[in-house]
Amino acid sequence: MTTSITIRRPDDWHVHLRDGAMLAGVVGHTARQFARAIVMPNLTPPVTDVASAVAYRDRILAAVPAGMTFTPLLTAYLTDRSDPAELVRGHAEGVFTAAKLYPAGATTNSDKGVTDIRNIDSVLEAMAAAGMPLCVHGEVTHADVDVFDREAVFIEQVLEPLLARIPGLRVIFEHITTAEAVQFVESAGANVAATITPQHLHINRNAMLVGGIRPHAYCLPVAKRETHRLALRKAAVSGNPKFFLGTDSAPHARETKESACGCAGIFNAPYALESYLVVFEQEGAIGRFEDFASRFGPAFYGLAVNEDTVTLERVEHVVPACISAGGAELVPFHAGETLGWRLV
Ligand SMILES: NC(=O)N[C@@H](CC(=O)O)C(=O)O
Ligand SMILES: [Zn+2]
Ligand SMILES: [Zn+2]
Repeated sequence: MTTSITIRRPDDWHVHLRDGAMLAGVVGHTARQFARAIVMPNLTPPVTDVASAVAYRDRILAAVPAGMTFTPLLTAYLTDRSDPAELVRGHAEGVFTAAKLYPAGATTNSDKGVTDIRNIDSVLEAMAAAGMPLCVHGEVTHADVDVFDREAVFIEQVLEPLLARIPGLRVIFEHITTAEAVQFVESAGANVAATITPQHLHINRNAMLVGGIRPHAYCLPVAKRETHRLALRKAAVSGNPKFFLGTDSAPHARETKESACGCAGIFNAPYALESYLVVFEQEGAIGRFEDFASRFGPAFYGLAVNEDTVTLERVEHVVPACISAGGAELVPFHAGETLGWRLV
């Protein structure tokens, strides 16, 4: 039986590091596991221009605990009024690795997002011409679309037409949750990829709703039926380079999740690699873990792989019920559960 595994140091291609005290409390968890991360721009106010991105990058770097090396890769929050020249300049200057599409109202801090994708066609055309990738929260927001159908409907109503209009655009369909998204990404061109979170590989919607409502299993896009989880697991371990690691670690203070109107987001950063590795082992695919965690993401983003390595050992350990960060209490993914792997 394999007792340890050493792989090139992975990167996280979708994470929320927040700001201020919360940033200081969570960034070390990500930096311990990952060399680089695509950092989401959904702050208040959102990161929409080069100057605010440079300032945010400086705050992130200042918050990284001493002795850790970590490179934040910033993204620009798209709005109806995004300026194509500003985004392309930010990309050329190495400030913006990508731009992020939040359909307005889809998720946490998305109210300044895009109300109709057609409003930003000129921005997306400029991005395609510059080779700047688009990260997508892929859900429609119309009140008449069921929350469990919002991703599948987004493919039909937004993503397919977008790629027909701008075929050269590089798109990362982030945190996919459905068999439809897997199928769409598999059949799309090489310019389309997807990230998959640990939670969507581990839980289906029962985890959230059976035996009582469990706010710490609630994130967006919401976990779907078991058939979708199985399709995601198959895609993640398939060795298809279009599917790679993106945790979507999204910390919210405990009381804001344990609430009559609880926030969406799962804080999985502290044990993300362990969580993914459990899935790869269960699927008999440990040999493909490094590709998913450390190679396919950089390849899609056109970046070099990391040269250093990390080692995970087979040791059972219990995930803490609670982790404090910046004065807040965070309930991590897998809280109270035993994981069979541990990052050394
Ligand atoms: N995933 C989530 O449920 N929440 C994210 C936003 C997002 O990625 O959609 C957050 O910022 O809290
Ligand atoms: Zn999202
Ligand atoms: Zn996210």
